[in-house]
Amino acid sequence: MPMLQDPSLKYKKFQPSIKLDDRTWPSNSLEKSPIWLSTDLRDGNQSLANPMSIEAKTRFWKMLVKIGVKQIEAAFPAASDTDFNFVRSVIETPGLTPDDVWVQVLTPARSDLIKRSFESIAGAKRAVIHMYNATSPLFRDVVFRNSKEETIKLAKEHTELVRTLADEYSDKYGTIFAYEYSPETFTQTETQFAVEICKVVKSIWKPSAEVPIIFNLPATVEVGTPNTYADQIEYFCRHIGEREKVHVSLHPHNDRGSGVAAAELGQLAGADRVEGCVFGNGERTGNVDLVTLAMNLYSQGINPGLKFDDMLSVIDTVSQCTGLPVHPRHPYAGELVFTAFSGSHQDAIKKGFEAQQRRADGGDNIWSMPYLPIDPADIGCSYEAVIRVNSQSGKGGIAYLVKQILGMDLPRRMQVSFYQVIQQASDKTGTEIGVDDIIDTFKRQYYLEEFSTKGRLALRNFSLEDSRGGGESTPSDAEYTRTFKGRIAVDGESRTVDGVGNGAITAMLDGLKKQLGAQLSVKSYEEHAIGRGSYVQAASYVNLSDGTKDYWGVGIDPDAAASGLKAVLSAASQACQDNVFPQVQPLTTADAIKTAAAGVVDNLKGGVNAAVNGHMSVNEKAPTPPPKEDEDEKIVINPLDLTAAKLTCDDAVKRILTTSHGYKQSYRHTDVQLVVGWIACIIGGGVCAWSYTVPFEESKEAVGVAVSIYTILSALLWLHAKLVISNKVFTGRRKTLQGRIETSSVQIRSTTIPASHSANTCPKYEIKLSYRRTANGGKSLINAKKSLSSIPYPDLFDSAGVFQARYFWNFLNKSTREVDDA
Ligand SMILES: CC(=O)SCCNC(=O)CCNC(=O)[C@H](O)C(C)(C)COP(=O)(O)OP(=O)(O)OC[C@H]1O[C@@H](n2cnc3c(N)ncnc32)[C@H](O)[C@@H]1OP(=O)(O)O
Ligand SMILES: CC(C)C(=O)C(=O)O
Repeated sequence: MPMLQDPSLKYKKFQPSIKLDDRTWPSNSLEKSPIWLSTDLRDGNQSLANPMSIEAKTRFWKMLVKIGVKQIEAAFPAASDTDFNFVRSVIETPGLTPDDVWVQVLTPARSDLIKRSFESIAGAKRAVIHMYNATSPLFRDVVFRNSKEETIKLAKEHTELVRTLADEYSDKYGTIFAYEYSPETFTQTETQFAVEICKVVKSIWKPSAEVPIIFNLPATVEVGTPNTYADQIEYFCRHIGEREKVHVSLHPHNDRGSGVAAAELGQLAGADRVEGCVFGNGERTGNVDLVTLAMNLYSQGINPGLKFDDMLSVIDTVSQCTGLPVHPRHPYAGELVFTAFSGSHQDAIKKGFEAQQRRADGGDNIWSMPYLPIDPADIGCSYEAVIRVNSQSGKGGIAYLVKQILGMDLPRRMQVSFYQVIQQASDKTGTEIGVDDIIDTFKRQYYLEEFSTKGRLALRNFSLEDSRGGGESTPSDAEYTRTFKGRIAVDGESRTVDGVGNGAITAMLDGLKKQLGAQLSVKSYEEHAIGRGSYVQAASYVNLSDGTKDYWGVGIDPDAAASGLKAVLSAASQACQDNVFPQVQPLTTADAIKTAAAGVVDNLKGGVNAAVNGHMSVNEKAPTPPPKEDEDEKIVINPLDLTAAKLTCDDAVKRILTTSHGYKQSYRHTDVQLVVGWIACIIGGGVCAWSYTVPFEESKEAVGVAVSIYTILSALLWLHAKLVISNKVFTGRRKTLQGRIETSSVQIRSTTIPASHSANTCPKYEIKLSYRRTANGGKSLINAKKSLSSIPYPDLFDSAGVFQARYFWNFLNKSTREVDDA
C-alpha cells in the first residue's frame, strides 16, 4: 500500500489534554542525576524473541550492580517460573544483592498475580512492588470496557491488596517496601484523570517522606513531541499533592526516536527518577537508553552516579545476554562514535589534541575538543580508534597517526607529500587503510627502522671535523667550515665519501655531488626531540631539490648530526629512484638481488664491526618511543648479572603489555599459590600450636596428619610452580571492538640462553609467546599462534648497565606483531 498523500485522513495529531501556558520547565537546567531504575530484566527481557535464561539474567544483574544501579526491576515474576526463580535467586544468593539495592517486581492489577509477586520477593531486604493498569480512553474503551470510575476502583482495590500484603510480609521478613504505581499509557490518558487516580492510590498507600510512593508516568507509546510530555509531567508534579512523599518517575519509550529528549525534558519538569534500559533495549523501538542519559550528564560535568569506565565490557555483557548488537553509531558506545575518517574532522581533532596537551601542561584539564564531546579515554576507549584513514581523509589525520605512534611531528609541507602517497593507495583500494599499513608505508617510504638498509643510500659511519679559520677569535659564519668523511652504502656497496660545507648536511651533499654526481640542494630542514631523559632522540626532516622536483627525507638518531645526515640520505635515496645521480645506475633485477644479499651481509658485518669496535654503525637502530613511564625511569643494573637483566626484562614485558597494549594481567597462578601456601601454613602452624597444649599421646595423631598435609601441599606448590607457572612471566587478556567484541589472550614465558655467561655465546633474553584471538564470547577462534624470539642482552643494556627500554619496547612490539597479524 502506498503512503498516503494526505496522512490526516488516517492519523490524528496528538493533542495533550492540558494547556500549561505558565510552564516553568523551559527555564530549568539539569543539575543532578536522577534516581535510576533499570528495567532491562523486565521490559528489556519481555521484548526479546528469546527471553534471558537465569544465567544470563544473573550476569546482567551483576553488571547492573557493578555500574551502580540501585533500583533494578528484576522480573514480572508471575509470568513464568524462570522469572519467579530468578527473583528468588537474587534474594537468596549471598552477595548478589547489596543491602542498598532495591529489588523491584512488576505485576498487573490482578489479585492472583499480585499474590504470586509477593511470594517471589519473600525475604528481600528492600523491595519495590510495581503495579500497573492502563488508564487511557483507548484502553478503557477497547481493552477493558471500563468507565473512569471502574478504572479507579481497579487501582484502588488492588492497591489495598498490595498494602495488606506489604504489611504482612514486612512483619514476617522485616522487608522495607516501596510501592510504585503506573497509570499505564499515561501520555494518552487525560492528565487530570491520571492525577485523580494517583491521588486515590496515594491515599490508600499512605506514603512517608522516608520511603516515598513512586508514581511512574510512562510514555508507553511515544505519541507526541517531548515538550508535550514535559508539560504533562509539570502539571502532574504541581497537582499530585504531598510532593515530598512522592517520587515522580519517567518511563519513556522511543517510538518517535525522542526518548532521551523526553526523559531530559521530563526531569526539567520536575521528575525525580528515570526508568530505562542499557543501550535502549525494550518493547518495539525500546525504552529510553540509560547510557546516553548518564553520559549526557557526565559530558556536562555532572556525576551521573553510574560508572561506564569499562564501556567495552558493558557492551559485551549486554549484547551477549540480549543477543542484540550495539549500533556502530550508538551515542558514546558505538564502534565509530569517536572516529573521524574525513580530512577536516581529523585536522581539527589533531590540532585539538595538541592544544589540549598544552593546556593540560599549564594545569587546565577542561576538555575542549573539536568533534569529540567527551574524552574517549574516560570510558576505556583508546585514541587509536579516533582517527581512521580512507579516501576522505586528509593530511592532518595521517600526520596525527604518525605522531601518535612514532612520535614524529611532520612539517606541514611534508604532511602534504606523505598524504599523497597514502591517498593514492587508498584511492586504489577504495577501502580504509589501517594504522599499521600507514606506519609501514611511512617507514618504507623514508627508510626507517626495519627498512633502514633498504634505501639505495645508507649511512655506515662518519666523522665531522670543524675548521674555524680566524685563529683565537670566534669565527664568523663565512669562516666556519665542516668536513664530512664517511662510508656510505650505495646499493649495498660501501663507498668512501667526503665533502666540505658550512654544516654537516651541506658537507655531505658536497660529497654526494663529488662522488655520486648528485646535484641536490636543501630547501628546508627541521628537527625536534623524541622522548625525554636518557631516551631522547633527534628526528630530522629534510626537503631536498634537484632543481625540478622535491624529495623529503627523515632520519632518527640519538645524535642530532647523524639524524640530519640520515634524513639527507633518505631523501637522496628517493632521488636515486628517479636517476638523478649519474654514477648510481638504476637497479636491474640481478642488482636488486645482489643489493638484498649485500644488505644481509652488511647487517652481519655491522654486527661483527660492532663487536670489534664496541659500537654499532649509525644506521642500524632507529627504535620508536617506549611508553612514557619507561622514559621517566632509568633502570641501571650490573651488566654482568644475568638474573637482574632477566628480571628487568620480565618487568618491562608486564609494564608494556598492560600499558601500551591494554592487556589486563591475570594473577590466577599467584592467587592459587597464595591460597595453598596459606592453607599449608595455617594447618601446620595451628596443629603445632595446639599440640603444645595437650599431652603428646593425645596430639601425636593429629600432628602426624598435619605434617603429612603440610608436606603434600608444599609438594603441590612446588609442582605447580615447576609445571604450570614454569617460566611464565605474563598472562593477560584484552578486549577490542572491531565491529564485534574480540578477546585476545597472550601468555609469555621467558628464559636466558645460555643460562650463564659463556666464552663463545652472547647471552640472550628469549621469549615464547602464545596468542589467541577469539570472538563470540570465545566461541569463534580468529587467530592462534606461537612464536619464539630472542634478543642479546648487550643490545638491551649499555656498558654502564642502563636498560635500553626503547630497544626492548621495539623488540616486544615486533614479537607481538608477528603473532597478532589477523
Ligand atoms: C506496558 C507493559 O509492558 S506491561 C507488562 C507487559 N508484560 C507482560 O505481559 C509479560 C508477562 N505477561 C504474562 O505472562 C501474561 O500476559 C500474564 C501472566 C500476565 C497474563 O496472562 P493471561 O491471563 O493469559 O492473559 P493475557 O496475557 O491474554 O492478558 C490479557 C487478559 O488480561 C486482562 N487484563 C489485563 N490487565 C488486567 C488487569 N489489570 N486486571 C484484570 N484483567 C486484566 C485483559 O483484559 C485480558 O483479559 P481477557 O482475556 O478476559 O480479555
Ligand atoms: C508497566 C509500564 C510501566 C510499562 O512498561 C509501560 O507503560 O511501558
